Amino acid sequence: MEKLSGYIENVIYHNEQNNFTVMELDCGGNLVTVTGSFPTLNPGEYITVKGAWSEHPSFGVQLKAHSFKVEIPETVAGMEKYLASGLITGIGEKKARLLVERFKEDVLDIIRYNPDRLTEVEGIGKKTASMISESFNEHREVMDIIMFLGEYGISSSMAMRVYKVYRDNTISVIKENPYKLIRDVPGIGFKLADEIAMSMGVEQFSPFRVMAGIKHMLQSCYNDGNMYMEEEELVYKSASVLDISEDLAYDNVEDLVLQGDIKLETIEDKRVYYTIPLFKAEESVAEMTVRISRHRYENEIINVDKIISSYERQNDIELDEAQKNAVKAAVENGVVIITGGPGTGKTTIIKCILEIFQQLDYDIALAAPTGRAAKRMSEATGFEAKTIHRMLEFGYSENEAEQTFDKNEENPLEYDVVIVDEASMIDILLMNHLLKAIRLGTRLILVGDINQLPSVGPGNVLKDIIDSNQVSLVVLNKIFRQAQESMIVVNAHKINNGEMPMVNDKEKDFYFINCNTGEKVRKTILDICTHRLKNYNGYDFFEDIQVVTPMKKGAAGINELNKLLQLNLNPPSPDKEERTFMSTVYREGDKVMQIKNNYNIEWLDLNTQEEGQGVFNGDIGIIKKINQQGKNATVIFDDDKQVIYSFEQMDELILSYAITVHKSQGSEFKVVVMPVFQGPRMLLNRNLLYTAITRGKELVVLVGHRTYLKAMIENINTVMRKTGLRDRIRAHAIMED
Ligand SMILES: Nc1ncnc2c1ncn2[C@@H]1O[C@H](COP(=O)(O)OP(=O)(O)OP(=O)(O)O)[C@@H](O)[C@H]1O
Repeated sequence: MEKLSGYIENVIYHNEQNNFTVMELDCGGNLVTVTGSFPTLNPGEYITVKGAWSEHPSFGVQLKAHSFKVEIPETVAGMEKYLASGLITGIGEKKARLLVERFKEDVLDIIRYNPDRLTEVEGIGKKTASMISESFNEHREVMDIIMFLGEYGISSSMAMRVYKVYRDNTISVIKENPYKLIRDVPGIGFKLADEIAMSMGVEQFSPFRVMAGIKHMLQSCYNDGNMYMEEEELVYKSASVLDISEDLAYDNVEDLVLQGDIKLETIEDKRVYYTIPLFKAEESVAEMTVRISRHRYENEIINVDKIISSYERQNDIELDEAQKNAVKAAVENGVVIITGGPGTGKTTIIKCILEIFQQLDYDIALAAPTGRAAKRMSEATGFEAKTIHRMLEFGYSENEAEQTFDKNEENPLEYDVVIVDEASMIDILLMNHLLKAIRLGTRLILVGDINQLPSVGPGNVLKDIIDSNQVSLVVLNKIFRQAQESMIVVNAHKINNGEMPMVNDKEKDFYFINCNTGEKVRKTILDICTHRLKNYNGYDFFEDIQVVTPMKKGAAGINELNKLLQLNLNPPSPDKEERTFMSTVYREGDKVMQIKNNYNIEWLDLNTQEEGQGVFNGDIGIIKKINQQGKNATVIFDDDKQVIYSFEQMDELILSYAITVHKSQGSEFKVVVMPVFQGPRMLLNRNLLYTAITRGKELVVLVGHRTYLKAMIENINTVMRKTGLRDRIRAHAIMED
């Protein structure tokens, strides 16, 4: 085994996916080629590598590195080279020289431990001094973490992600409990965390490992939207993932219950287990739902009928009985749910309710679960609507590990009325935060469409609250005249009733193109998006059309469709910069979607030059520029907000030529194109088809085979979620009576 130390002279090749690197190392004047797995390193850094010599047929003698260590340079010349390498924010070649001249071999210690002294150098003020010191320390920390995790086979890009979560606590958190990584770091599953734990000496049958495995298994019910897991399933699955006996798994499940780490409940005579956060949320939503719904409201003496009549006159419509009841229920009750399909007048009613409460001079807040839904609500009502998160003043705790809501039971929302649209998308955790922030006396009006897909997160909250029969409910069934002219609306209701849609009527807005192979489906979708819709009505792919699909994988899944559409609608070109991230190519001109709520990222409104913060899950935009040197990408969202993503933040974006139906929830598009083709039965269901087509405003085009269309309409059994909310609300109601 050879051991060499030297300065990196040049990084010839670096693959960000697998870290394979070829570099030249200056070892006391000799240039040596070194290959191996390295994180992103920069010329000027001083490293020690251990490895073996090999002879490459074309490149000659090289050192194949097995391990490496990033060293702090020891000579003054080395320190200057290191500081001048551009690694440390605030130091270029000139400042590196001045710093070394002033502090000699103490320069790095001074940067690290005594940054105030840096101001002794000309051109360095207090601010620059602390920036230099912070950047230096962060770099050292990151390198330590990359090396520490590298020993367990974790790539440097994954290590960077771990660092982003835990910062300078990374090593201590992992040493204390490597299983925490599963919950906190996207991309790390039980298997990887378990490997790290085992190689740190955790034993196969130790309660620590077994309990971590069981908790992980129980958490996995989040992914299916379930609130709990039945005993048999939990024991069986835990035993198999941990490779232990079911008896041992069962004993540990019992211990976890005794320790208060998981909750045992009996539902329909079955023993079931909840994670503590989900149990608490369900219990608290049940209790608060009953409390709010039982509260007596002091109604101002107003004549609702009179206001409705004047609204009807002004808007030249006549509300039907159910609509009038909805308006009255909203005025009279503490909490009311208004549900109905497209075109049944939900927006019309929200506007009428707004009018009434405005006349009473009430403080009103409008909110929706996603940014796009909030934007639509604002446009439709002329009132500002926020995301629920923003309304509740969402943030992160100091160490960024926990989500916090500044609006809560101690500091409730100070509105008289809160109206929430797209309420079917609210999961149990968000509903818990929302209800906590509603003080007694504030009316809560939940508007939604119960036939859409339930929330992505756990629970089937709106449906459970409705089914509990404890909350005032208005169901809107009638489709109104204008809406009747749209086959999208008519077909949505047909599908909901289990009937086949009517398609391909001339002059209408609902088409079905028959294709019987996956290849034909793909080719047809491509043809529609590149030519046919443009010729049909001048529709522009990037402005007007959205491909939605049930699946991620397979011929008609987002992965394949994104590749195909990207290649044809935004092909590679020497004029367009690209960057590959997690094996996806991102190119200037690409259509992308933000996939998590980021409340801190800054935007600039290109129309008004106004600046602000926050990009939300589901926001869609175009990559305008990729700046390789600045390591960032500029995205312009469809509301003309410009956002700059550092390369590290690009895991918040996915290509969005095609998106899943789940991601399309809460958004609307002029044209929706959807493959109706084979896929997992679980995904081919009625709610999903209904949700997809109701995203289309002007035109829906389905591409595929009628067998699958029929199968989707008939498949209504897949959205049964395991939840206890309905019965829990009923139990609380009985206690209150
Ligand atoms: N009572 C009514 N009489 C006549 N037209 C009505 C009535 N109620 C609603 N409409 C009209 O029906 C159409 C659909 O109404 P609205 O947009 O309120 O429904 P929605 O449930 O919000 O639909 P979507 O979910 O598709 O947005 C609108 O053009 C509206 O003006």
